[in-house]
Amino acid sequence: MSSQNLVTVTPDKDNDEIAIVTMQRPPVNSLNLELLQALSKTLDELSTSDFRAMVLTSASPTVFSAGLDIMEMYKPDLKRAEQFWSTLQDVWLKLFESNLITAAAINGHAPAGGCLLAMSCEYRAMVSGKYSIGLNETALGIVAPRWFMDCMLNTISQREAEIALTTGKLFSVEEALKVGLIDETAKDKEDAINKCLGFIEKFESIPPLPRSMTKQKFRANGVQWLKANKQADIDEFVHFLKFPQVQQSLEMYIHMLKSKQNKSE
Ligand SMILES: CCCCCC/C=C\CC(=O)SCCNC(=O)CCNC(=O)[C@H](O)C(C)(C)COP(=O)(O)OP(=O)(O)OC[C@H]1O[C@@H](n2cnc3c(N)ncnc32)[C@H](O)[C@@H]1OP(=O)(O)O
Repeated sequence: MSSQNLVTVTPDKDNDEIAIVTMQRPPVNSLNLELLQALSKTLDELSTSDFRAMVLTSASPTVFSAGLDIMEMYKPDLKRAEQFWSTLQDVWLKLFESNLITAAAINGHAPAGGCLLAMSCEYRAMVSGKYSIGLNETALGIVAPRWFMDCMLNTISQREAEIALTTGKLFSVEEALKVGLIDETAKDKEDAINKCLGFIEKFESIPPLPRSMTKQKFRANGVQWLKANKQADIDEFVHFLKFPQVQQSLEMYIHMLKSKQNKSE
């Protein structure tokens, strides 16, 4: 089963009830509208399939996901920006509330929206190395929406989350392990997937319905807020994009990313 070529779904080689879901939008899996639509469609397909668990990972050797595609926010077409944000909301709701057991094999950097995807899963194994993970929005001059914060609060303590978000902190793998942003480190992608499979195994003898209902009750707060405020959240996003200071910050950030590349050439 696949949803376009941006996301592939393959059964685990030893257990066909476990889906390995791979994002593949080179070079860095930045989440543009099309990748989000592919993820949304994949999550719909998985929810009605025989799969009982999924491991989310990336085809890139060094990046899980670079987060939202900044080009979707820089001088945007406002209609597309609305659709983009609404699809991101849907992906988050579908992944965060999924009936499936969800785990992320984080095989590289996972800033901002990449961190959100990983935190939406129930378990995170991250490959050791010079990678980083976190919600760095404030460092870019933008503000993470409330449901990003709720998602982080489901993962680490309120104090750690507040400091991390206000400082735009990107955690090293070791730091992420220490605060509980990730659950395990892994030596490579295969090892990260195996560690996720180990987590999934814990539910072998647990009936799926009470399991998923219990998970959803734990996660209800953030979900209920977004469901009740979906349009207001979209309007706020689009409104925010119109601020000249926001556009200026995004422009500077894009230049920084491009000049970083020129420097290393
Ligand atoms: C206005 C309201 C806001 C509401 C709240 C928004 C909520 C969430 C915001 C986000 O998710 S914003 C995105 C935040 N992401 C980042 O800060 C990560 C930026 N990228 C990086 O730090 C690095 O690319 C990397 C992920 C560490 C990988 O480094 P690497 O050296 O492997 O690759 P690069 O050379 O840097 O990049 C390759 C290529 O990709 C382009 N690119 C990188 N990230 C993005 C991105 N997020 N969106 C769009 N494009 C991205 C980068 O510019 C290079 O492009 P080219 O120069 O090759 O054209």
